[in-house]
Amino acid sequence: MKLSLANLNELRKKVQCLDYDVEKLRKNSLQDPQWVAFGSGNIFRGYIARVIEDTIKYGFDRGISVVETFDEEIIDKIYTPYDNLSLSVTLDKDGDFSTRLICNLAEALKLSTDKKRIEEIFLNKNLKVASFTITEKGYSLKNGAGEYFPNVKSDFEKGPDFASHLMSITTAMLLKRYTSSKTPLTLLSLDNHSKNGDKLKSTILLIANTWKENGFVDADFISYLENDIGYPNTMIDKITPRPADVIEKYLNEHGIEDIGHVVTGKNTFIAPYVNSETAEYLVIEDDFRNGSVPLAKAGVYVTDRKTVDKVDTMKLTTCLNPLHTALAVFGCLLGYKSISAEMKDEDLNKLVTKIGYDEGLPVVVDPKIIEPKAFLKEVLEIRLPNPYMPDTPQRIATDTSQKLSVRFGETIKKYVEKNEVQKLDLIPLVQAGWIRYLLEIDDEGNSFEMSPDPLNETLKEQVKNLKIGQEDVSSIESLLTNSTIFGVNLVEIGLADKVKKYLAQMLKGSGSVRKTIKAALEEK
Ligand SMILES: NC(=O)c1ccc[n+]([C@@H]2O[C@H](COP(=O)([O-])OP(=O)(O)OC[C@H]3O[C@@H](n4cnc5c(N)ncnc54)[C@H](O)[C@@H]3O)[C@@H](O)[C@H]2O)c1
Ligand SMILES: O=P(O)(O)OC[C@@H](O)[C@@H](O)[C@H](O)[C@H](O)CO
Repeated sequence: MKLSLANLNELRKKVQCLDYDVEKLRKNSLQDPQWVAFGSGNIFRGYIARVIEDTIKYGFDRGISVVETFDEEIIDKIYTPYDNLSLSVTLDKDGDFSTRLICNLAEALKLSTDKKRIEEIFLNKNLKVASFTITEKGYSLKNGAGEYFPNVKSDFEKGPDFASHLMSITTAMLLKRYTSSKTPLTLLSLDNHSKNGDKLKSTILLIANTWKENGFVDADFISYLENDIGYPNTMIDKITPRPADVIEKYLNEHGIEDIGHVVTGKNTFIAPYVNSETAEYLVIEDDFRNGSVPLAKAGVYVTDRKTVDKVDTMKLTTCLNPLHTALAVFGCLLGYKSISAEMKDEDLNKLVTKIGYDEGLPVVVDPKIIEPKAFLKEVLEIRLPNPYMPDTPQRIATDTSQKLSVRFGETIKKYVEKNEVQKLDLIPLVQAGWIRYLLEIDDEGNSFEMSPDPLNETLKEQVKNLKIGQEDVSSIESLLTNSTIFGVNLVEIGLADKVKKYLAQMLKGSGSVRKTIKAALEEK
């Protein structure tokens, strides 16, 4: 059976789904859109869409208008042919899989062809939320050298009517809304940035202020953005790997056909189904400006800003994502293709356990709504070792240059504040591991291809003088001063020598990455 609206009744007999009138909900959503979502990738299809669909039980009778501005192939290959239906398969640690059919994606729009419709949605006074699941780099206006991207420069000069970067497009849409009705709105960032709402707000305001200087907008528009638009901070957590063939086979065995994954030209790995773990945490600051959606009833923590920031610090900067990045970098270097297999490796398991308990946890403030030690224990003992999760170090290594500053930089800053930065050993080991990874040669001397990263070419240039078998690492001094990448200037704060020491050890020859990890763990 194909995944299509024509088969809805049959599909409903095979998998879990909410009992509601899909046609009516979609029709209402097209006439009166209340939630627009930018970014149509895996976490959105598998998690966010499901949570919003769950709110239907509590009175939110709208679906979602999905907009893709970056990788439109996703819409052509994964949305349109399947009537915008999505299958979310969760995989628990004992191998119990559960499948939910998600039907609330009312329309799937592409910037290139649907700009008028996107404008229309922003003009709707009842629009409550515009959400973003667009990866960390989706918010970046500058390249690694700190210069504005050419399209951003052009957006600044040509103004709102010619906006091309998603952040400028969003600002331009807000201008339309301001001009037509001045109705408030909530912009909800659901990406892995620390204080992601603040980041979104400052980016939108930077664009708007530049437009003001260039005569495209007035001061009242800036006040509107500051006072009438909400930018809640959020924390989102549900490990969602790329689609795996084993899940496709599982669904085929349950009678659902023709759901193969694609890898788009822009390197998005996506399928009509999404596979993810059962654990999930979504925490949102209560700052909804044009009416709220009953998210709390659907299991979302809706709370104050301080609590969100504490939970976010716990997950993103200490108890989950730094461990992920450590496993990503060393997994690629040690030839691993699976996170759960890495957790069976005594050295890597010990490494992430010590990063979590010894270097991360001591600087975490308890957010109260989720207990940090219990969260870390669940990550280390249940979530990462889950043998049914098809997660890979290669996925997590994607865009590492954009993530290091948040995942390690925030913790380092806390140690700097306490004047205790020399207590850190394993975080510098991971930073050295990442630089070693940039050589694209694994610990056995075989070449491998780095995961995509917007800075790959610049970074390759910066490590071009490093050679396996040669312990001179002086050429990376300037990279270590880059606080955009590391969150801090490692030379200034006194961690650079440790990173260089580990890197030199890792460059000795075959097997020296493993030896360096073992030696660092023994010293700790
Ligand atoms: N996958 C997870 O486990 C997970 C868990 C928690 C949070 N997140 C957050 O969600 C983000 C997306 O993860 P995913 O697994 O859905 O990734 P994905 O690759 O499946 O989808 C990424 C989406 O972002 C869009 N995008 C990428 N670069 C963009 C750009 N420069 N401008 C505009 N849009 C852009 C893509 O077109 C696509 O719609 C992550 O980067 C992270 O911040 C992911
Ligand atoms: O999604 P990214 O690219 O920011 O990071 C890769 C993973 O660390 C991340 O997706 C985790 O799986 C997620 O943050 C868990 O909630």
